[in-house]
Amino acid sequence: MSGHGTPIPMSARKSGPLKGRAEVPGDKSISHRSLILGAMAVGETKVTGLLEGQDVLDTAAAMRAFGAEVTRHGEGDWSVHGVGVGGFAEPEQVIDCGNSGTGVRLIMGAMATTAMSATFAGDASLRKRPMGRVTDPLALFGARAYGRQGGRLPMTIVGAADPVPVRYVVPVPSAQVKSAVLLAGLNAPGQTVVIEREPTRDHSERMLRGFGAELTVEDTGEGRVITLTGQPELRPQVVAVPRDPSSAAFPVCAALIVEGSDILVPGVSQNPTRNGLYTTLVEMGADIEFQNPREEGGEPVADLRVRASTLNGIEVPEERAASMIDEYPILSVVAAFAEGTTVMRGVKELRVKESDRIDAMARGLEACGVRVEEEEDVLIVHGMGQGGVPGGATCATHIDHRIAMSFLVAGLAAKRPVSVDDGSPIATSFPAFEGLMAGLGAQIRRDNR
Ligand SMILES: O=C(O)C1=C[C@@H](OP(=O)(O)O)[C@@H](O)[C@H](O)C1
Ligand SMILES: C=C(OP(=O)(O)O)C(=O)O
Repeated sequence: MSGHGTPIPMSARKSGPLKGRAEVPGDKSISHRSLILGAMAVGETKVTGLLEGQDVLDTAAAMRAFGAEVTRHGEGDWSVHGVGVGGFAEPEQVIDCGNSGTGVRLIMGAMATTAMSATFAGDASLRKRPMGRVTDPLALFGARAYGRQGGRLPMTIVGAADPVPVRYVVPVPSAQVKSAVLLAGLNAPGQTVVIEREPTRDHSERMLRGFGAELTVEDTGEGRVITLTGQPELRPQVVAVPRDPSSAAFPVCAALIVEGSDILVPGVSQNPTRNGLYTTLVEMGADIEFQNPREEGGEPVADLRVRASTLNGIEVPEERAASMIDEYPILSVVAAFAEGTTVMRGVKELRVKESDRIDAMARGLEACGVRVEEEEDVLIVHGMGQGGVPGGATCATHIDHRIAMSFLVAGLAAKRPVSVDDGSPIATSFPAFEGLMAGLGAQIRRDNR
Protein backbone atom coordinates (compact mmCIF):
# COMPACT_ATOMS: atom_id res chain seq x y z
CA MET A 1 0.00 0.00 0.00
CA SER A 2 1.51 3.30 -0.99
CA GLY A 3 -0.05 5.35 1.78
CA HIS A 4 2.70 5.15 4.35
CA GLY A 5 0.59 5.42 7.51
CA THR A 6 0.83 7.18 10.85
CA PRO A 7 4.36 6.99 12.32
CA ILE A 8 4.76 4.70 15.33
CA PRO A 9 7.51 6.02 17.63
CA MET A 10 9.11 3.16 19.57
CA SER A 11 11.90 2.63 22.04
CA ALA A 12 13.99 -0.17 23.51
CA ARG A 13 15.74 -0.26 26.86
CA LYS A 14 18.46 -2.37 28.43
CA SER A 15 17.00 -5.83 28.97
CA GLY A 16 17.73 -8.83 31.11
CA PRO A 17 18.97 -12.03 29.44
CA LEU A 18 16.90 -13.02 26.37
CA LYS A 19 15.64 -16.59 26.73
CA GLY A 20 13.38 -18.96 24.82
CA ARG A 21 12.41 -19.89 21.30
CA ALA A 22 12.10 -17.40 18.45
CA GLU A 23 9.98 -18.69 15.56
CA VAL A 24 10.67 -16.14 12.84
CA PRO A 25 8.34 -15.78 9.82
CA GLY A 26 8.69 -17.23 6.33
CA ASP A 27 11.32 -16.00 3.91
CA LYS A 28 10.29 -12.81 2.13
CA SER A 29 12.12 -13.54 -1.14
CA ILE A 30 10.63 -17.03 -1.43
CA SER A 31 7.16 -15.77 -0.44
CA HIS A 32 7.07 -13.19 -3.29
CA ARG A 33 8.31 -15.80 -5.77
CA SER A 34 5.74 -18.43 -4.64
CA LEU A 35 2.90 -16.05 -5.46
CA ILE A 36 4.35 -14.85 -8.77
CA LEU A 37 5.36 -18.29 -10.05
CA GLY A 38 2.08 -19.73 -8.72
CA ALA A 39 0.25 -17.11 -10.81
CA MET A 40 2.28 -18.11 -13.91
CA ALA A 41 1.65 -21.86 -13.50
CA VAL A 42 -1.38 -23.72 -14.82
CA GLY A 43 -3.49 -24.95 -11.87
CA GLU A 44 -3.31 -24.63 -8.10
CA THR A 45 -0.11 -23.94 -6.15
CA LYS A 46 -0.29 -24.39 -2.39
CA VAL A 47 1.97 -22.38 -0.10
CA THR A 48 2.57 -22.90 3.60
CA GLY A 49 4.63 -20.62 5.84
CA LEU A 50 4.02 -17.62 3.56
CA LEU A 51 5.25 -14.37 5.11
CA GLU A 52 2.19 -12.20 5.73
CA GLY A 53 4.15 -8.95 5.76
CA GLN A 54 2.77 -5.98 3.84
CA ASP A 55 5.35 -6.37 1.03
CA VAL A 56 4.09 -9.88 0.25
CA LEU A 57 0.41 -8.95 0.73
CA ASP A 58 0.92 -6.25 -1.92
CA THR A 59 2.33 -8.87 -4.30
CA ALA A 60 -0.68 -11.11 -3.59
CA ALA A 61 -3.02 -8.21 -4.49
CA ALA A 62 -1.00 -7.58 -7.66
CA MET A 63 -1.30 -11.22 -8.77
CA ARG A 64 -5.09 -10.96 -8.33
CA ALA A 65 -5.07 -7.81 -10.47
CA PHE A 66 -3.31 -9.78 -13.25
CA GLY A 67 -6.05 -12.44 -13.12
CA ALA A 68 -4.77 -15.14 -10.73
CA GLU A 69 -6.99 -16.40 -7.93
CA VAL A 70 -5.10 -15.94 -4.66
CA THR A 71 -6.74 -17.29 -1.49
CA ARG A 72 -5.75 -17.20 2.18
CA HIS A 73 -6.90 -20.33 4.05
CA GLY A 74 -5.25 -19.69 7.42
CA GLU A 75 -2.07 -18.22 8.89
CA GLY A 76 0.65 -18.61 6.25
CA ASP A 77 -1.54 -21.08 4.37
CA TRP A 78 -2.36 -19.81 0.88
CA SER A 79 -3.24 -21.07 -2.58
CA VAL A 80 -2.75 -19.53 -6.00
CA HIS A 81 -4.74 -20.60 -9.02
CA GLY A 82 -2.46 -19.59 -11.86
CA VAL A 83 -3.24 -18.42 -15.39
CA GLY A 84 -0.13 -19.82 -17.12
CA VAL A 85 2.91 -18.17 -18.74
CA GLY A 86 1.59 -15.41 -21.06
CA GLY A 87 -1.88 -15.68 -19.47
CA PHE A 88 -1.87 -12.48 -17.40
CA ALA A 89 -4.87 -10.18 -17.95
CA GLU A 90 -4.31 -6.41 -18.18
CA PRO A 91 -4.92 -4.92 -14.71
CA GLU A 92 -7.69 -2.34 -14.56
CA GLN A 93 -6.04 -0.42 -11.75
CA VAL A 94 -2.64 0.86 -10.74
CA ILE A 95 -0.44 -1.86 -9.21
CA ASP A 96 0.60 -0.53 -5.82
CA CYS A 97 3.73 -2.30 -4.57
CA GLY A 98 3.95 -0.26 -1.37
CA ASN A 99 7.47 -0.43 0.11
CA SER A 100 8.68 -3.43 -1.87
CA GLY A 101 11.54 -3.31 -4.36
CA THR A 102 11.35 -7.06 -4.83
CA GLY A 103 7.61 -6.95 -5.52
CA VAL A 104 7.69 -4.19 -8.12
CA ARG A 105 10.81 -5.34 -9.96
CA LEU A 106 9.82 -9.02 -10.19
CA ILE A 107 6.26 -8.22 -11.27
CA MET A 108 7.51 -5.80 -13.96
CA GLY A 109 9.61 -8.68 -15.30
CA ALA A 110 6.74 -11.15 -15.14
CA MET A 111 4.38 -8.93 -17.22
CA ALA A 112 6.91 -7.35 -19.61
CA THR A 113 6.67 -9.99 -22.32
CA THR A 114 2.86 -10.05 -22.53
CA ALA A 115 0.99 -7.61 -24.79
CA MET A 116 -0.57 -5.34 -22.14
CA SER A 117 0.19 -2.27 -20.07
CA ALA A 118 0.44 -1.93 -16.32
CA THR A 119 1.13 1.12 -14.18
CA PHE A 120 3.16 0.65 -10.98
CA ALA A 121 3.17 2.86 -7.88
CA GLY A 122 4.77 2.70 -4.46
CA ASP A 123 5.29 4.56 -1.20
CA ALA A 124 7.63 7.53 -0.68
CA SER A 125 10.58 5.16 -0.18
CA LEU A 126 9.91 3.03 -3.27
CA ARG A 127 9.32 6.14 -5.40
CA LYS A 128 12.96 7.13 -4.80
CA ARG A 129 14.43 3.79 -5.91
CA PRO A 130 15.95 3.20 -9.35
CA MET A 131 13.87 1.14 -11.79
CA GLY A 132 16.17 1.67 -14.82
CA ARG A 133 18.14 -1.37 -13.67
CA VAL A 134 15.14 -3.54 -14.62
CA THR A 135 13.59 -1.50 -17.42
CA ASP A 136 16.94 -1.46 -19.35
CA PRO A 137 17.01 -5.26 -19.80
CA LEU A 138 13.22 -5.42 -20.24
CA ALA A 139 13.60 -3.04 -23.22
CA LEU A 140 15.80 -5.68 -24.90
CA PHE A 141 12.78 -8.02 -24.88
CA GLY A 142 10.75 -5.25 -26.61
CA ALA A 143 8.99 -3.77 -23.57
CA ARG A 144 8.74 0.00 -23.07
CA ALA A 145 8.78 1.94 -19.81
CA TYR A 146 7.36 5.42 -19.11
CA GLY A 147 8.24 6.67 -15.67
CA ARG A 148 9.42 9.77 -13.87
CA GLN A 149 12.87 11.32 -14.34
CA GLY A 150 15.69 8.96 -13.38
CA GLY A 151 13.52 5.89 -13.97
CA ARG A 152 11.36 6.33 -10.86
CA LEU A 153 7.82 5.26 -10.02
CA PRO A 154 5.02 5.80 -10.86
CA MET A 155 5.83 4.02 -14.09
CA THR A 156 3.90 2.34 -16.89
CA ILE A 157 5.33 -0.71 -18.60
CA VAL A 158 4.02 -1.57 -22.05
CA GLY A 159 4.70 -5.26 -22.49
CA ALA A 160 6.29 -6.60 -25.68
CA ALA A 161 3.72 -7.99 -28.15
CA ASP A 162 6.44 -9.98 -29.96
CA PRO A 163 9.09 -10.64 -27.36
CA VAL A 164 12.54 -11.82 -28.36
CA PRO A 165 14.85 -13.76 -26.04
CA VAL A 166 17.70 -11.85 -24.45
CA ARG A 167 21.33 -12.34 -23.38
CA TYR A 168 22.08 -10.01 -20.49
CA VAL A 169 25.06 -9.45 -18.23
CA VAL A 170 23.67 -8.03 -14.97
CA PRO A 171 25.75 -4.87 -14.28
CA VAL A 172 25.03 -4.67 -10.50
CA PRO A 173 24.91 -7.59 -8.06
CA SER A 174 21.11 -7.84 -7.81
CA ALA A 175 18.86 -10.87 -7.51
CA GLN A 176 15.91 -8.60 -8.30
CA VAL A 177 17.36 -7.65 -11.70
CA LYS A 178 18.38 -11.24 -12.45
CA SER A 179 14.92 -12.47 -11.49
CA ALA A 180 13.08 -9.80 -13.50
CA VAL A 181 15.01 -10.89 -16.62
CA LEU A 182 14.34 -14.58 -15.97
CA LEU A 183 10.61 -13.98 -15.39
CA ALA A 184 10.42 -11.94 -18.60
CA GLY A 185 12.31 -14.72 -20.40
CA LEU A 186 9.53 -17.15 -19.48
CA ASN A 187 7.26 -15.74 -22.19
CA ALA A 188 9.94 -15.15 -24.85
CA PRO A 189 10.47 -17.91 -27.42
CA GLY A 190 13.95 -19.52 -27.34
CA GLN A 191 16.69 -19.21 -24.76
CA THR A 192 17.16 -16.25 -22.45
CA VAL A 193 20.63 -16.08 -20.91
CA VAL A 194 21.43 -14.09 -17.76
CA ILE A 195 25.03 -13.73 -16.60
CA GLU A 196 25.91 -12.54 -13.13
CA ARG A 197 29.51 -11.76 -12.28
CA GLU A 198 28.86 -12.06 -8.55
CA PRO A 199 26.48 -14.74 -7.30
CA THR A 200 23.30 -13.40 -5.67
CA ARG A 201 20.44 -15.23 -3.93
CA ASP A 202 19.40 -18.14 -6.14
CA HIS A 203 15.75 -18.64 -5.13
CA SER A 204 14.43 -17.82 -8.62
CA GLU A 205 16.67 -20.43 -10.23
CA ARG A 206 15.73 -23.11 -7.67
CA MET A 207 12.02 -22.33 -7.83
CA LEU A 208 11.81 -22.00 -11.63
CA ARG A 209 13.28 -25.51 -11.86
CA GLY A 210 10.83 -26.69 -9.19
CA PHE A 211 7.92 -25.31 -11.24
CA GLY A 212 9.19 -27.32 -14.24
CA ALA A 213 11.09 -24.73 -16.29
CA GLU A 214 14.19 -25.85 -18.19
CA LEU A 215 17.00 -23.87 -16.59
CA THR A 216 20.73 -24.54 -16.41
CA VAL A 217 23.44 -22.80 -14.41
CA GLU A 218 27.11 -22.90 -15.40
CA ASP A 219 30.05 -21.31 -13.60
CA THR A 220 32.36 -19.85 -16.24
CA GLY A 221 35.16 -17.28 -16.45
CA GLU A 222 32.48 -14.70 -17.30
CA GLY A 223 30.45 -15.52 -14.18
CA ARG A 224 27.33 -17.58 -13.43
CA VAL A 225 25.62 -18.23 -16.74
CA ILE A 226 21.91 -18.99 -16.34
CA THR A 227 20.07 -20.29 -19.40
CA LEU A 228 16.28 -20.48 -19.42
CA THR A 229 14.19 -22.04 -22.18
CA GLY A 230 11.17 -19.84 -22.84
CA GLN A 231 7.47 -20.64 -23.03
CA PRO A 232 7.32 -23.66 -20.74
CA GLU A 233 4.09 -24.79 -19.14
CA LEU A 234 4.81 -24.26 -15.45
CA ARG A 235 3.45 -26.98 -13.16
CA PRO A 236 1.80 -25.89 -9.91
CA GLN A 237 3.78 -26.75 -6.78
CA VAL A 238 3.42 -27.30 -3.06
CA VAL A 239 5.80 -24.72 -1.54
CA ALA A 240 6.86 -24.89 2.13
CA VAL A 241 8.53 -21.53 2.76
CA PRO A 242 11.54 -21.83 5.13
CA ARG A 243 12.07 -19.23 7.87
CA ASP A 244 13.76 -16.00 6.82
CA PRO A 245 17.48 -15.70 7.71
CA SER A 246 17.22 -11.91 7.28
CA SER A 247 14.45 -11.72 9.93
CA ALA A 248 16.22 -14.28 12.16
CA ALA A 249 19.20 -11.89 12.19
CA PHE A 250 17.39 -9.57 14.65
CA PRO A 251 16.75 -12.00 17.54
CA VAL A 252 20.10 -13.71 16.84
CA CYS A 253 22.07 -10.45 17.05
CA ALA A 254 20.04 -9.28 20.06
CA ALA A 255 20.93 -12.50 21.93
CA LEU A 256 24.61 -12.05 21.08
CA ILE A 257 24.82 -8.56 22.60
CA VAL A 258 22.43 -8.84 25.58
CA GLU A 259 24.41 -10.33 28.47
CA GLY A 260 23.40 -13.81 29.64
CA SER A 261 21.10 -14.54 26.67
CA ASP A 262 20.51 -18.06 25.36
CA ILE A 263 17.88 -18.56 22.62
CA LEU A 264 16.85 -21.08 19.98
CA VAL A 265 15.82 -19.93 16.50
CA PRO A 266 14.49 -23.02 14.70
CA GLY A 267 14.30 -23.84 10.99
CA VAL A 268 16.28 -20.91 9.55
CA SER A 269 17.32 -21.11 5.90
CA GLN A 270 21.06 -21.66 5.50
CA ASN A 271 21.09 -21.18 1.75
CA PRO A 272 24.75 -20.28 1.03
CA THR A 273 23.63 -17.29 -1.07
CA ARG A 274 21.95 -15.88 2.08
CA ASN A 275 24.12 -16.86 5.06
CA GLY A 276 26.98 -14.32 4.92
CA LEU A 277 25.91 -12.70 8.21
CA TYR A 278 26.15 -15.99 10.08
CA THR A 279 29.65 -16.69 8.69
CA THR A 280 30.66 -13.16 9.74
CA LEU A 281 29.23 -13.46 13.26
CA VAL A 282 31.09 -16.75 13.83
CA GLU A 283 34.31 -15.08 12.65
CA MET A 284 33.67 -12.32 15.21
CA GLY A 285 33.51 -14.95 17.94
CA ALA A 286 29.75 -15.53 18.18
CA ASP A 287 28.58 -18.62 20.01
CA ILE A 288 26.10 -20.02 17.46
CA GLU A 289 25.44 -23.75 17.13
CA PHE A 290 23.90 -24.84 13.85
CA GLN A 291 21.84 -27.79 15.09
CA ASN A 292 19.93 -30.43 13.17
CA PRO A 293 20.89 -29.38 9.61
CA ARG A 294 18.31 -30.66 7.11
CA GLU A 295 16.42 -29.76 3.97
CA GLU A 296 12.98 -28.08 4.04
CA GLY A 297 11.09 -26.85 0.98
CA GLY A 298 14.18 -27.43 -1.19
CA GLU A 299 16.38 -25.19 1.00
CA PRO A 300 19.03 -26.18 3.57
CA VAL A 301 17.85 -25.18 7.09
CA ALA A 302 19.19 -25.49 10.65
CA ASP A 303 18.11 -24.68 14.21
CA LEU A 304 20.29 -21.91 15.65
CA ARG A 305 21.24 -22.00 19.34
CA VAL A 306 22.63 -18.58 20.17
CA ARG A 307 24.31 -17.46 23.39
CA ALA A 308 25.57 -14.01 24.38
CA SER A 309 29.20 -13.66 23.28
CA THR A 310 32.27 -11.47 23.49
CA LEU A 311 32.78 -10.28 19.93
CA ASN A 312 35.74 -8.85 18.02
CA GLY A 313 35.66 -6.49 15.06
CA ILE A 314 36.69 -7.90 11.68
CA GLU A 315 37.11 -7.01 8.00
CA VAL A 316 34.08 -8.31 6.13
CA PRO A 317 35.29 -9.28 2.65
CA GLU A 318 33.74 -7.47 -0.29
CA GLU A 319 32.84 -10.71 -2.08
CA ARG A 320 30.55 -11.66 0.82
CA ALA A 321 28.35 -8.58 0.39
CA ALA A 322 25.65 -10.11 -1.82
CA SER A 323 25.07 -13.00 0.60
CA MET A 324 24.29 -10.61 3.48
CA ILE A 325 23.19 -7.45 1.71
CA ASP A 326 20.14 -6.85 3.95
CA GLU A 327 22.07 -7.68 7.14
CA TYR A 328 24.62 -4.82 7.18
CA PRO A 329 22.39 -2.55 9.28
CA ILE A 330 22.12 -5.11 12.10
CA LEU A 331 25.78 -6.12 11.67
CA SER A 332 26.78 -2.49 12.18
CA VAL A 333 24.91 -2.57 15.52
CA VAL A 334 26.69 -5.77 16.57
CA ALA A 335 29.98 -4.16 15.48
CA ALA A 336 29.29 -1.22 17.83
CA PHE A 337 29.18 -3.66 20.78
CA ALA A 338 32.32 -5.58 19.66
CA GLU A 339 35.94 -4.92 20.68
CA GLY A 340 37.88 -3.19 17.90
CA THR A 341 36.96 -2.05 14.43
CA THR A 342 34.68 -3.67 11.86
CA VAL A 343 35.26 -2.73 8.23
CA MET A 344 32.45 -3.45 5.74
CA ARG A 345 33.51 -3.04 2.11
CA GLY A 346 31.60 -3.34 -1.15
CA VAL A 347 28.38 -2.07 0.40
CA LYS A 348 27.30 0.73 -1.96
CA GLU A 349 24.12 -1.13 -2.97
CA LEU A 350 22.90 -0.26 0.54
CA ARG A 351 22.48 3.32 -0.65
CA VAL A 352 19.57 2.35 -2.95
CA LYS A 353 17.53 0.22 -0.58
CA GLU A 354 14.40 1.40 1.30
CA SER A 355 16.70 4.20 2.53
CA ASP A 356 20.38 5.05 2.13
CA ARG A 357 21.23 2.47 4.77
CA ILE A 358 24.90 3.49 5.12
CA ASP A 359 23.88 7.05 5.91
CA ALA A 360 20.96 6.00 8.16
CA MET A 361 23.13 3.65 10.25
CA ALA A 362 26.07 6.05 10.41
CA ARG A 363 23.90 8.97 11.65
CA GLY A 364 21.97 6.84 14.16
CA LEU A 365 25.06 5.11 15.58
CA GLU A 366 26.83 8.46 15.92
CA ALA A 367 23.82 9.80 17.82
CA CYS A 368 24.20 6.77 20.14
CA GLY A 369 27.84 7.73 20.82
CA VAL A 370 29.55 5.33 18.39
CA ARG A 371 32.39 6.46 16.10
CA VAL A 372 31.64 5.62 12.47
CA GLU A 373 33.41 6.33 9.18
CA GLU A 374 31.78 6.08 5.78
CA GLU A 375 32.82 6.23 2.15
CA GLU A 376 30.63 5.66 -0.90
CA ASP A 377 31.25 1.89 -0.75
CA VAL A 378 32.55 1.36 2.81
CA LEU A 379 31.18 1.49 6.36
CA ILE A 380 33.57 1.36 9.32
CA VAL A 381 32.30 1.00 12.90
CA HIS A 382 34.62 1.51 15.88
CA GLY A 383 33.36 -0.93 18.51
CA MET A 384 32.87 0.20 22.12
CA GLY A 385 33.42 -3.32 23.58
CA GLN A 386 33.53 -3.55 27.38
CA GLY A 387 32.99 0.20 27.72
CA GLY A 388 29.52 -0.20 26.21
CA VAL A 389 27.43 1.84 23.80
CA PRO A 390 25.99 5.01 25.43
CA GLY A 391 22.66 5.06 23.51
CA GLY A 392 20.17 7.69 24.65
CA ALA A 393 19.24 8.88 21.14
CA THR A 394 16.25 8.93 18.81
CA CYS A 395 17.17 7.52 15.40
CA ALA A 396 15.44 8.29 12.10
CA THR A 397 14.22 5.18 10.23
CA HIS A 398 13.43 6.76 6.80
CA ILE A 399 10.53 4.32 6.07
CA ASP A 400 13.00 1.42 6.39
CA HIS A 401 12.06 -1.68 8.39
CA ARG A 402 15.62 -2.93 8.80
CA ILE A 403 16.85 0.42 10.15
CA ALA A 404 13.98 0.46 12.68
CA MET A 405 14.63 -3.09 13.92
CA SER A 406 18.41 -2.55 14.04
CA PHE A 407 18.22 0.47 16.35
CA LEU A 408 15.64 -1.20 18.59
CA VAL A 409 18.03 -4.14 19.00
CA ALA A 410 20.81 -1.66 19.86
CA GLY A 411 18.60 -0.25 22.63
CA LEU A 412 18.33 -3.67 24.30
CA ALA A 413 22.03 -3.59 25.20
CA ALA A 414 22.95 0.13 25.24
CA LYS A 415 23.42 1.97 28.55
CA ARG A 416 20.51 4.31 27.90
CA PRO A 417 17.33 3.63 25.83
CA VAL A 418 17.36 3.98 22.05
CA SER A 419 14.24 5.29 20.29
CA VAL A 420 13.17 5.28 16.66
CA ASP A 421 10.95 7.96 15.15
CA ASP A 422 8.85 5.41 13.26
CA GLY A 423 8.59 1.65 13.76
CA SER A 424 5.60 1.25 11.42
CA PRO A 425 7.72 -0.04 8.45
CA ILE A 426 8.59 -3.16 10.49
CA ALA A 427 5.23 -4.57 9.35
CA THR A 428 6.49 -4.78 5.75
CA SER A 429 8.75 -7.77 6.51
CA PHE A 430 8.33 -8.83 10.15
CA PRO A 431 4.88 -7.99 11.56
CA ALA A 432 5.45 -10.34 14.54
CA PHE A 433 8.71 -8.61 15.57
CA GLU A 434 7.41 -6.83 18.70
CA GLY A 435 5.56 -9.89 20.05
CA LEU A 436 8.42 -12.25 19.28
CA MET A 437 11.01 -10.03 20.94
CA ALA A 438 8.76 -9.47 23.98
CA GLY A 439 8.43 -13.27 24.28
CA LEU A 440 12.22 -13.48 24.67
CA GLY A 441 12.16 -10.81 27.39
CA ALA A 442 13.14 -7.78 25.28
CA GLN A 443 12.01 -4.39 26.57
CA ILE A 444 10.60 -2.77 23.44
CA ARG A 445 7.57 -0.51 23.54
CA ARG A 446 5.51 1.92 21.52
CA ASP A 447 5.84 5.49 22.76
CA ASN A 448 2.76 7.65 23.05
CA ARG A 449 3.39 11.08 21.72
O1 LIG B 1 15.51 -10.85 -4.94
C1 LIG B 1 15.18 -10.62 -3.76
O2 LIG B 1 14.25 -11.26 -3.20
C2 LIG B 1 15.91 -9.60 -3.00
C3 LIG B 1 17.11 -9.12 -3.49
C4 LIG B 1 17.91 -8.09 -2.82
O3 LIG B 1 17.76 -6.86 -3.51
P1 LIG B 1 18.69 -6.46 -4.78
O4 LIG B 1 18.37 -7.33 -5.91
O5 LIG B 1 18.32 -5.02 -5.05
O6 LIG B 1 20.09 -6.61 -4.29
C5 LIG B 1 17.48 -7.87 -1.37
O7 LIG B 1 18.05 -6.68 -0.87
C6 LIG B 1 15.99 -7.85 -1.21
O8 LIG B 1 15.61 -7.72 0.14
C7 LIG B 1 15.36 -9.14 -1.71
C1 LIG C 1 15.92 -4.40 0.46
C2 LIG C 1 14.87 -5.01 0.98
O1 LIG C 1 13.67 -5.25 0.35
P1 LIG C 1 13.09 -4.74 -1.04
O2 LIG C 1 14.24 -4.44 -1.98
O3 LIG C 1 12.22 -5.85 -1.52
O4 LIG C 1 12.27 -3.51 -0.77
C3 LIG C 1 14.93 -5.56 2.36
O5 LIG C 1 13.97 -6.26 2.74
O6 LIG C 1 15.88 -5.32 3.12
